[in-house]
Amino acid sequence: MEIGVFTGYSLLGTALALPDDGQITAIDLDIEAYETGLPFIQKAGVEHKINFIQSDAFVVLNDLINGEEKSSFDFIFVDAQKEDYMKFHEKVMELVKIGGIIAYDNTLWLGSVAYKQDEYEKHSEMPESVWRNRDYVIQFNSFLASNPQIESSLLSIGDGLTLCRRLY
Ligand SMILES: C[S@@+](CC[C@H](N)C(=O)[O-])C[C@H]1O[C@@H](n2cnc3c(N)ncnc32)[C@H](O)[C@@H]1O
Repeated sequence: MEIGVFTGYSLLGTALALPDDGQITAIDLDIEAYETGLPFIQKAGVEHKINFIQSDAFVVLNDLINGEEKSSFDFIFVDAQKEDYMKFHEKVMELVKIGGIIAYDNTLWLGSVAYKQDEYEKHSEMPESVWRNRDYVIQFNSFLASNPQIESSLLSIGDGLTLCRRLY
């Protein structure tokens, strides 16, 4: 599953990595962005692996949880609003298999998670919006690191990618 698709750049990467009968549930509110990238997905010959749903992801997640889909996903990539990551975690933990992986993008938040709160002046190149959400990302990272239900690792690639394995 992918939550937050935009034009499908990361979705295309996942679809290419999957075997021919692999399936991805891809959710985004913005169908125009998805349709902009769709010709590239088609050209790569992987459209048949993707079930795109235009919706608020929480609606789809609740439907899947109330249906027959609990503990059925191998891999869930979350790349939507950072302030919603905690709420997403609660939902996706119900949907991923025991032993399955949840990946969260942008967990280094442009490196701002490593700065001290009083260093804002020193890093004035950071947009105010990044600085504003920094505390939230720090709290989320701490929550994951101390959560006994998962084993996790924050990879310092791109803007930071946290991989979590569901243990129980
Ligand atoms: C950073 S972009 C995704 C980028 C994409 N994963 C990639 O790496 O190529 C975030 C996307 O999340 C979508 N989004 C944000 N909140 C959402 C929600 N609650 N439900 C569905 N989509 C959401 C936005 O519409 C936006 O397209």
